[in-house]
This record gives sequence, C-alpha cells and structure tokens, in this order.
Amino acid sequence: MRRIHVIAAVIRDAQNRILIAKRPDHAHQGGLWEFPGGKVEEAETRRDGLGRELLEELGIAVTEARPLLDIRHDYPDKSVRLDVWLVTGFDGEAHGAEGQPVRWVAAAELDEYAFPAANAPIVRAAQLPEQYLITPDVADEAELFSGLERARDAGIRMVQLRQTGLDDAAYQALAQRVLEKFGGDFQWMLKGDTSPVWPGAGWHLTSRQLRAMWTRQTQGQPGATIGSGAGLLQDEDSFSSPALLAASCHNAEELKMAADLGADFVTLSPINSTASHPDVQPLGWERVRELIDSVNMPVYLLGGLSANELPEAFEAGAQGVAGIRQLWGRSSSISSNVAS
Ligand SMILES: Nc1nc2c([nH]c(=O)n2[C@H]2C[C@H](O)[C@@H](COP(=O)(O)OP(=O)(O)OP(=O)(O)O)O2)c(=O)[nH]1
Ligand SMILES: [Mg+2]
Repeated sequence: MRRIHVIAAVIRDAQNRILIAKRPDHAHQGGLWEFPGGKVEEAETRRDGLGRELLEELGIAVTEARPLLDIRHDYPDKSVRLDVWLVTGFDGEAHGAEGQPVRWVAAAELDEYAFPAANAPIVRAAQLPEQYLITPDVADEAELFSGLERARDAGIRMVQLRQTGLDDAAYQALAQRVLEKFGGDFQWMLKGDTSPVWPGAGWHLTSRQLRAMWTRQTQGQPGATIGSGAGLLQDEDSFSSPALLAASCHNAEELKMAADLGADFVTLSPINSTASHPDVQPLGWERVRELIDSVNMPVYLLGGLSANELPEAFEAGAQGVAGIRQLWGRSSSISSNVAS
C-alpha cells in the first residue's frame, strides 16, 4: 500500500492551548478529533503544505513553525505518514473554515478526546516540554533544592530525579522529600526497580531494566504493553501504572523494545562525546536522524548537548534535549522556548 504523506499541526496559542478539530463523519477516521492538516501535494514542500492546509481548513497564515514528530502508521485500509509540526505563530483567527467543529484545549485535556489510533504519540509530544533535566549527583540536599529552584525559574518543566550511589530505600526517601517540595513544579520522572507510587510521577527505566522488562513481557505475555502511551496497563508483574513510562536507549534494538512496551518517550544517547563517558563512541547526527526516523515516539537527545543545540535536535526530528550538567549548572541562562 502506498503511504500517504499527511501534514498535521499542533497549533499552540499564547495561553498554551492547543487547537483540535473534528473530522467529518464520512471521512477516513471520521467522527474522531484530529490535529488540523491534510495530504501534501506532489510539487509542494512540507512547510508549504502546512501553510496551505491551515489556510484552507482554519483560515490562518502560519508565521512560526518547526517539525515536532514524524509517524508512520498502518491502518487496515490506509498507510499514513503523519508529518507533525508545531505551530507557535500565525496570523488570523482560527475557525472551522470547512464547517468542522474546532476547539482550543489545554495540553493535559487532550487525553480526554478520542483521536485516531496513530495520534497517541502526537498527544504525548504536544504535552511534553523541549528540555528534560536529569539531576546531577549533588553533595547534599541543599544543593539539590537550590538547583531545582534555579531550573524551575529558568522554565524547565520536566525532571528526572537521578542520584547514583543511593540504595532503593534512600532514593525513595529522597524522592518523597523532593516531591513534597517540588511536586507541582515539574513533571517528575523517577528511577528505581518498581513503578513510582507518587500520583502523576513517571518512571524512567535504565536500558538494563528496559531489556529485562521487554524479555519478561514478550516471553510471558505476547503483545502485552505496560506503557500509558498504548493505553494498556497490566500489573501481573507488580507494576503500578506510572503516569508516563520512559526508557534510556542507545541503539535501534533498545528503541524497538521501548516502542514494544508502549513507552511514552525515550532518551537517546550519547549524541556527542562527554566527559563522564569518554570511552563511549558518540552516535553522531546522521545516525541519530536515522534512529529517530525508525520510531514513532518522542525522543530526547542526551549526551554533551545544551539548549543551544535545540534547533539541530528539532531538525533531526527530536522532541528536544535532555541534559545533566548542561541544563543544571547554567540553567539560569536558558530560555525555555529557544525555537520560537
Ligand atoms: N489531518 C490529520 N489527519 C490524520 C490525523 N490522524 C490520522 O490518523 N490522520 C489520517 C486520517 C486520514 O487518513 C489522513 C489525513 O487525510 P485528510 O482527510 O485530512 O486529508 P485532506 O485534508 O487532504 O483531505 P481531502 O482533500 O482528502 O478531503 O491522515 C490527524 O491528527 N490529523
Ligand atoms: Mg484534512
């Protein structure tokens, strides 16, 4: 089946709301909500297709946009490439120019709408920020707390609580204190051998845990997924359901495992060489592009990258950058929205 190239737009306004539209009942995937867009024409660039579709469907002229996520999905009757762009600037008042209902909704509310099956990762990408801070090892809790305050003030919105050298009990106790103080400031991603019990917290698997879990899942229960992205949770293996499931990946095999488990997003590393892993061969941008292209999930690039490299990351198809020192030490000088 020929794959149809579709441009779709996550349009964000100044209040951080996102525009969704309802597909006509008779259309393919009819009656479901969608991100506005449509088929790219033969002699048209992606950007031109985006501009034309949003003018036709919503009566707006796009002024600021960048790639967000590229998805390949096979419906029983149709194969599509959903080439999703984030639109942060436009002229005109968006309205249903073809008579379709449109609605501005908060990112968190997107979960309440019925979208086509291919859209789950788009919803996730629309909700996730551009930067993912991983906490460095700190000397004491005061250093951790002041760093988190700095990150919050600099616009960081998602943090993985990482502290090497703590046993599980000490880590859990630290997480409790950190979440009591900063619970509402960030989307928290926790580590450890069991799914976090804090409401709203996500779980970030190491690549070792990812492999172990994948093996267990695929051998025990074919097709079973645990991630929230797939909408299927099961707790036979004593999982509680994390708000988000993420995994650390370094190659195509691990990316595929994360996708099989229904991960909401992944980190991919190392992009550049880093002081902490001088012996590890960096992936380099060309390979990174190929790897991102091979999956339908939001991917954060990790390893020697700073927020200054967000434009390259977006160009490669990434959700954004993840970082330890780069997003911590200098976080007071980082703009939260470098791309716009
Ligand atoms: N625009 C859009 N299409 C989506 C989304 N999710 C999804 O699976 N699709 C599928 C449904 C369709 O098979 C295809 C988009 O085709 P379309 O019907 O919108 O194309 P179009 O605007 O060019 O319309 P037309 O000229 O065919 O009437 O992509 C989404 O979020 N937005
Ligand atoms: Mg359309």
